[in-house]
Amino acid sequence: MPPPNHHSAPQQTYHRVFHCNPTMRLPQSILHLVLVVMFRSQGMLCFTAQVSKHLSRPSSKNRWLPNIQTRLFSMSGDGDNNIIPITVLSGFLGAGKTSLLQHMLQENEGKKIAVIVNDVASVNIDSKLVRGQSVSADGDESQRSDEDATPAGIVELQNGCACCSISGELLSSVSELMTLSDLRQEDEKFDHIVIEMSGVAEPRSVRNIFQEAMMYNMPLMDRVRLDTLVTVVDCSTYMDYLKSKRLADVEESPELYYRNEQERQQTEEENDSDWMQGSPEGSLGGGVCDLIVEQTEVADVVLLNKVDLLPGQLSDVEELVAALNPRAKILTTKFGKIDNLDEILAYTKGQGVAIDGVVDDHKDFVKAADAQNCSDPDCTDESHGHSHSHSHGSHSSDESTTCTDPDCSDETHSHEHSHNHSSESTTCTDPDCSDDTHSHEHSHDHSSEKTTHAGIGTYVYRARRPFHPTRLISVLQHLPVVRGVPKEEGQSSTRVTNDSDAQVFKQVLRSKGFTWTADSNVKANYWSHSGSSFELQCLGRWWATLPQDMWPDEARESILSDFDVADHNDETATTGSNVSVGDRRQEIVFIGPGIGSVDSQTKVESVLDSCLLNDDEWDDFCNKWSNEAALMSAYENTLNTRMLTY
Ligand SMILES: Nc1nc2c(ncn2[C@@H]2O[C@H](COP(=O)(O)OP(=O)(O)OP(=O)(O)O)[C@@H](O)[C@H]2O)c(=O)[nH]1
Repeated sequence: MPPPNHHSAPQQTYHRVFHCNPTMRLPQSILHLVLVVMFRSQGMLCFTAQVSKHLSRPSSKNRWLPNIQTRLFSMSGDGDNNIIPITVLSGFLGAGKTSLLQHMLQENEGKKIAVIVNDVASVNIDSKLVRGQSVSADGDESQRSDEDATPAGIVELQNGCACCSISGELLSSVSELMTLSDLRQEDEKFDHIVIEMSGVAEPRSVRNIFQEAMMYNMPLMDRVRLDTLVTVVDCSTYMDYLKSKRLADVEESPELYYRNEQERQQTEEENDSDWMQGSPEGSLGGGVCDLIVEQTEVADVVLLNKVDLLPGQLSDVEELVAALNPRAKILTTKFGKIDNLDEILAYTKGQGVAIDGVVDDHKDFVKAADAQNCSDPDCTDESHGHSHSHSHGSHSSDESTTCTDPDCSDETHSHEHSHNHSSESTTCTDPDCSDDTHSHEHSHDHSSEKTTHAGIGTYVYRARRPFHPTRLISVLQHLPVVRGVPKEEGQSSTRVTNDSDAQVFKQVLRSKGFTWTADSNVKANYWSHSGSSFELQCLGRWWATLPQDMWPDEARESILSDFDVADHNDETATTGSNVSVGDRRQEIVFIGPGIGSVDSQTKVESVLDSCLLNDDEWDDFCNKWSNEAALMSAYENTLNTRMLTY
């Protein structure tokens, strides 16, 4: 697979790429430390992601820290003209970010746009282009007389990535622009800031930088807001890159790291610079696919650029992008020429993904996927999800509709005990129920099944029992991943046997979501797989393990929506007839070609079901319910788990 467009000339035009390492970012580590210390002092461990979720989503249901709250409210909406909205342009190398920026400056519609241009290379070619300079291959610069396309203000950020190694400089660059603006006449002050990130930047990290700045009450955040995250996608290479197992490795793919041979040699000589030290031996830790998936997922607007070079059907790319990010607005362009700048400048009015967190990204995704469920009662299209679910015990607002009408005479509703009437499974939580047609083990909802015309489908697997780690690993080995899943075989008794069904996982391009593994009854994990990499991240504790008076008031409703029963009590959870598990759950989204078909979903479901603890194991697990050490030794988990700091 050649690198995109003009960068493909072998040995001559290299670009530097690395997968950004969030641990390199100092403020975040400090935040992490503060939170861990804070919660340890109250007898709690690793809780950061749950906290950050509520720090980072104040505008909807989770209004926890009033200072951030007030700021976000004061910044949102059209009302405050003094707040300058920031648009961030992300997108893989060569996708067309600079072309878009040049177009925006050219067609500025009278807007005073200031820009920050980040380039990981030591020579910031993009900023020179944006300044209106032409740059020849040998590095000579000559000034173009293109006054209209010159930005109102420009700051160059080079020699590192602004989302990690030089992240501190991102905010100081914004500050610098604000100072510049202050020095200008009233009618010349900036009204927009656009940041062009390097092609290897992870937008989540950029979002974190601004959220942290807000949390630390940086005065700068009274004057600017991160508003719209735009990802530019090169349509002509997108599908190939997503399937690529390519690792961003400097030895194997120098063209992904350097613009040319001279730059490669120069950088190798200066290789003691910090930003290259992100991971060992110059391998920068991730696949190209992971980066492209993240850039797509964390966007308010996805710009499908280079439609003129598209080898296949535009609808295929559109549908894949929509499957990865159902919330984003999708635009198509050539050379970044969008018709209306308002589609990306201050587009979200402060209500976009910039105020979300990782957990919210997931929840919103699941909600959007569920919303795709067809609600037409007369529809006979089998590829649509037509499930309806009623649950009198589950308080999951996203998953089910609860019948609360005491006069309801609809026989399909149960008014005696809790059922989930989704199309392919019936879940009952009544311990006394003896109806064999009901499932009494866990709950699945097929309401989010959907296959697009390009064959990209999504499926949300749900269950309320933990996975046996060894069996889970034997299934994960069927994902098309080359990183993150241990290779060991495990004992045959603990392996999943239906290998042919497990082949379905080879189709999965992306999977992600909450997962509960039997080695812990406390740890909430986040399953994240994209393309060729798999990772388990620790989000913190399940809310059920904390007394309710420690939950943030504003988040109570949202937390309870993930509970199996509202009156869950962890102390008595597995005693007597009370077998509720709180918010512990499997809620994993699968995306890939063919995944929307009933056949694929049945296979995914049955294979993952076989990884759940069986009845004997579950009894054993319940006996060890509050004994983490015993669970850890009984259900050893060899998957590496990284602490998710946001
Ligand atoms: N054919 C075609 N070429 C395009 C289009 N958009 C951009 N290009 C070309 O693709 C190349 C890369 O575009 P840039 O705008 O520099 O891409 P970028 O995302 O800023 O690239 P990096 O700075 O390397 O991350 C340039 O030669 C552009 O002229 C398009 O829609 N069609």
